[in-house]
Amino acid sequence: MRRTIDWNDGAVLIIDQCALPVEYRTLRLRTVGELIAAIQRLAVRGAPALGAAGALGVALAARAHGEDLDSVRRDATALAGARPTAVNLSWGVERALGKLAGGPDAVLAEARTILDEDERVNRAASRLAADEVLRRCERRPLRLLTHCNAGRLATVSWGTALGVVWHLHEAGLVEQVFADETRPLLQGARLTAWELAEAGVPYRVLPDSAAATAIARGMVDCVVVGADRIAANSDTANKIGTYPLALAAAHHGIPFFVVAPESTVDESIPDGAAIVVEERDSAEVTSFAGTRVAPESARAFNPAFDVTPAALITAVVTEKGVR
Ligand SMILES: CSC[C@H]1O[C@H](OP(=O)(O)O)[C@H](O)[C@@H]1O
Repeated sequence: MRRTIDWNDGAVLIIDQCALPVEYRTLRLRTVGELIAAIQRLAVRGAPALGAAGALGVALAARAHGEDLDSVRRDATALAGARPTAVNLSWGVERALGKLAGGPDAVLAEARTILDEDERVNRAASRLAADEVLRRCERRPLRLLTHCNAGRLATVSWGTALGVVWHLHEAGLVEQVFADETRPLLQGARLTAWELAEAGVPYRVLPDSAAATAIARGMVDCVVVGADRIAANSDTANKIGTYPLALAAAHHGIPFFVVAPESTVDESIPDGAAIVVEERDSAEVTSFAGTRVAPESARAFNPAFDVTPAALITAVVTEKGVR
């Protein structure tokens, strides 16, 4: 299955990202409830993939409720609220809801359009970002560092930050990718590493806390990350741990790039202060692979994202170009 998420015979089909890298399996989600649960446990995740999930979820609701539009809208509201930070989820829901008057087929057609658009948009944004990396980094081949997973698994297909790697790797311009493991859910160690291995790109996984040292030792030419919500002034919400990366990159004078589709830009908010950051359960921090690693009494501070000020970002690149 090349697409991370798709529509198949009346159901939403996803790659189960909770099972990777140990097992590659797909899940068929037949109801909005099943889809919301999959979103909340990150079986499907990543801003562009969530945009598609939101639209496909409205298609499920429209087929289930028919002319009972209040029930469709109730399901749509629950979908949009499944995870608050990535603007794409509500963006996908709203795009699909906009076709509700045309009936279930019109809603599904809009969701399918989002699926078809995504790869083209990601290829374009990551191509422009790769050109910007080449313009700003002298060394060849390049050593890139990334955080979390912004590859094909975070999108319908291709990827955003990792899309830059694919373009550069195809041209023989990647020496190595450093993939932050990205605690606590390890999207980097589990998903980015899986994608890099699948693509045959040389890579090393590192603890998030080692990234600044890799940068300080001159091991990294640039940092490239994805995004979940970009404010009008280009302050950017992304996986927790992105902000300290940007601080280290700025301190050591290496470029820091954010790559995202325009659908991740939220022009309705002036700056990052307005971005709602999802707080997740303490157990994600106090346990590891189902084993407790902290005392029973331990509580955790577990924000799923942080906000990087635009001043620390060398360039935010979308399919429209450098913001
Ligand atoms: C290309 S968007 C990827 C973006 O989403 C991830 O968050 P999560 O794994 O919680 O969905 C992370 O912030 C990535 O940069």
